[in-house]
Amino acid sequence: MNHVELTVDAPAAGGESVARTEDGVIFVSGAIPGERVRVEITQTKKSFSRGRVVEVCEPSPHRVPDRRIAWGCPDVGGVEYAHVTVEHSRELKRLAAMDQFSRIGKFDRDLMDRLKREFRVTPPHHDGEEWRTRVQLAVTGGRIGMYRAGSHETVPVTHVPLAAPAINDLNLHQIDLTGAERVEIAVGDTGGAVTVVGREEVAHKLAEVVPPEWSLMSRAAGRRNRSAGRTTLIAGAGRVSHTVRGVTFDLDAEGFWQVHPDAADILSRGVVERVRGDVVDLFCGAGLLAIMVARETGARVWGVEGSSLAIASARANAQRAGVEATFDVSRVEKLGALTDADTVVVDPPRAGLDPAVIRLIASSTCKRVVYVSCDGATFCRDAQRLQNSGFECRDIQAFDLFPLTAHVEFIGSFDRV
Ligand SMILES: C[S@@+](CC[C@H](N)C(=O)[O-])C[C@H]1O[C@@H](n2cnc3c(N)ncnc32)[C@H](O)[C@@H]1O
Repeated sequence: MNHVELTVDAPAAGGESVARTEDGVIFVSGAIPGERVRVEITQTKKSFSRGRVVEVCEPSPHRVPDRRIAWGCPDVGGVEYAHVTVEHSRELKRLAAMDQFSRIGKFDRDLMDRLKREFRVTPPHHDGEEWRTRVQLAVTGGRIGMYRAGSHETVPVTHVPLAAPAINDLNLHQIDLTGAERVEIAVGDTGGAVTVVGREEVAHKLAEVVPPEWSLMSRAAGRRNRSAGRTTLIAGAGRVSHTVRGVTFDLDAEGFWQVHPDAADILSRGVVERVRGDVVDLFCGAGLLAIMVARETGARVWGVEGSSLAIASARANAQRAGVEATFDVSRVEKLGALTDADTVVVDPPRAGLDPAVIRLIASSTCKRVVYVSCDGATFCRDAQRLQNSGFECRDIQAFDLFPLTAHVEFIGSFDRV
């Protein structure tokens, strides 16, 4: 393998650092901008290369011992800032986001100047390394495992990095899971749920380790459509619940909920602060944003979501919260038109908004869009499309709801001009 010594210049989205050398651009993993490092080149493409640090020659003052070593899983991916102080990881995420705003978002100078002064990646209320309430673990050689960094190869783990303590307390690494493809875990405010994807008899082996107030479920491998009703309940009701500012959300344990324990509170506050008048909530899941908006602003709300299980939960959650809200099942991009509203809230999956959704918003009566996003690149792409469709970006805030990983959660508001 080819090795080079270089100084890394700037953070890139995805947790790598960029080094500009005579031989072109190299994206380096495991480095911190400003450091002099020796890098093993792992991939060479036409316009750039990729590499990983094999030796740190001049370390950054922000470097800490790689946390994955203490966790016993030095190779796993998904903890891109394992070697950086958490404070500095937020500064690197801020710089990487600013780069995306100007390169992909193409925001005008005034907004970029304002973002340069104001934009921060804000910590959650309860900071720490044990925040992940939802995990999907691969099974490799009969043992729970995770992807090796930069690869699709799985490696067994005895500790699930960044997971909530209740997940590691299950000690799943001690169980032979031969016959399962993966294990999915969701932790609620009280209790949680474990789903074994694979042969049902493997799930029964977990009956002794899963606490009595938790649910245990089995789903055949290969059946990816979760709303097809193929999950077998072995114990419990298959539900988890989360309480946000006094409102309890009860949902199907396999359905979507925010991963960081503070995320539902932080994001719903951010949305409540930004909406004006009546609201359409697209990609509404179990109703978090729509219900908190209806309850705290008195707005009329209409939520749309592709999963019928999530919509059933949203309707029941709204009724329990005592708010009036309409919820419909539909793929958002298939809607013919949006109901009249002043604000459209969107919280799409990582892939962002289909161009048909941007057209739908542009042809609606809404004056404001509040965009919640867990992916900076698609957020910036869609911000540019919204700008081209008559909207102007007013503000962007980011929250470190995936600490020590390369991910950031954004909320932006856009007004029709
Ligand atoms: C990021 S989650 C947001 C959920 C909700 N806002 C919350 O905070 O709990 C995205 C949601 O979009 C739904 N979804 C994904 N693609 C969709 C589509 N094309 N049309 C409608 N809903 C979709 C998923 O089922 C998921 O519930």
